[in-house]
Amino acid sequence: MSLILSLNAGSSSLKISLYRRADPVELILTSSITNISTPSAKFSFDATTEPAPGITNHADAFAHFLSRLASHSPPYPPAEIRYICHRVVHGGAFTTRTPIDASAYDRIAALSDLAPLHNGAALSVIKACIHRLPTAHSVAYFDSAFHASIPRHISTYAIDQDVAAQRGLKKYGFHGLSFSFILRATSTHLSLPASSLNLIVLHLGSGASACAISSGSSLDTSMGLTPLSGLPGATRSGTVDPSLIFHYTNTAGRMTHDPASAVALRVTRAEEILNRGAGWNALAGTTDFGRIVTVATRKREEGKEETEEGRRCKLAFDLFVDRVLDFVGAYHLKLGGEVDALVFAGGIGERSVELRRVVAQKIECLGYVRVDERRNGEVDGRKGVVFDIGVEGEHMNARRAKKILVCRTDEQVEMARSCALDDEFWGSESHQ
Ligand SMILES: Nc1ncnc2c1ncn2[C@@H]1O[C@H](COP(=O)(O)OP(=O)(O)O)[C@@H](O)[C@H]1O
Ligand SMILES: CC(=O)OP(=O)(O)O
Ligand SMILES: [Mg+2]
Repeated sequence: MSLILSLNAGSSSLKISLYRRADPVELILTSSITNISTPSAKFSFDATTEPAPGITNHADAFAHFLSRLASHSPPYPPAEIRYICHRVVHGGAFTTRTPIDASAYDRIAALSDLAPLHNGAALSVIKACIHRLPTAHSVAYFDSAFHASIPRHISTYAIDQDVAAQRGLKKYGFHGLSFSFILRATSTHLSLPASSLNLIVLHLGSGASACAISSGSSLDTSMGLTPLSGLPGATRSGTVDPSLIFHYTNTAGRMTHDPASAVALRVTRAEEILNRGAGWNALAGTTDFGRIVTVATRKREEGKEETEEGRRCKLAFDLFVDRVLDFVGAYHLKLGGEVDALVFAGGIGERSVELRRVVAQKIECLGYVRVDERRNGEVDGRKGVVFDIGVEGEHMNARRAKKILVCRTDEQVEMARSCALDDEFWGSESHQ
């Protein structure tokens, strides 16, 4: 048997899928550990979910998964895992997947400061794989690689170009494995070649980013040199005036030790505050956007004053909608108004009926389809990958309203699929 294990170290989760290589892959099982580093980590394996309060980092999460896999029936012996695909958020100059040897490991480690919530976590899992699954080959798949197509005038910051070139200071962009999956899934759904599609994709999860896809390639995206810029996230501020931090604290430049990180990180207080001390948690006291939506939209009980929590959640919700609109408006223009579909994805994009409803109402003026309440409300309970939530038939009207879709994204299968189809890895070996 040829097994492929896909590991996706997100900022708040470790998502794991095990596949059999089979034209290209067949899913065997999934597991995930969510809310890592908040006191309420949850462990899911196949169809069961349980609290896992002892798990506080990605390496512990992976060890927990391995011990559960070891007692699985039927057994999946570690020796049958041929490749392990690792999602690595920041690839720097890497624009394609790379097998992990000592030199690749060091290059990824050198980028950890530029993705403080991600690369270190992925490396801790890579290290564990080298020790615990020594016969499997680890391969890094980079989130930033999808954005290599962004034109220079868009990826360049207006700073001294000698310094920029020396230090690699430019927009890299992230969530690329997700955008690449969404592009292919949308192309299948619309029965149109991926290379013909213009999309605005909103990947809204613990980290959130928008991407303008022009003729099947990334034209622009909201994250930048690091995953901090653009939209706010669970604990990230998103874009702020770069001077803000010096008014926020007078110790902004001081180096700090990050106790939550599995590898030694060289980050400043400024980066720590903006990456871990901001976002939903700072605004509303929770990293759970589902809770924010519930509290923000709860009808005020008769006769009772709005609560402080209600006000804070409403602020977080309205602020997020505002920032999403910044990018939808800009990307609509950059695509010359020729947009096939706006696509919602990520934990929030896939599950928040309310956020989709409000964003969709606001962009109707640009010629997007009206959202069908029933279709919008039913996404969560349905099986499938891409869901059209527009009023049926309306995109065919005289104005040819642009579609609004929801895509259940899957970074693990994106990696496993490329791995299974990679001739360099399998040579002439047939699919089995
Ligand atoms: N029903 C819901 N409504 C809105 N947001 C939700 C809901 N369920 C989960 N989420 C949000 O989805 C986020 C997780 O998204 P996900 O894309 O899985 O994150 P990541 O991969 O970055 O760890 C959580 O932060 C949570 O706030
Ligand atoms: C790039 C990024 O922010 O990823 P995630 O949303 O998985 O944390
Ligand atoms: Mg994610």
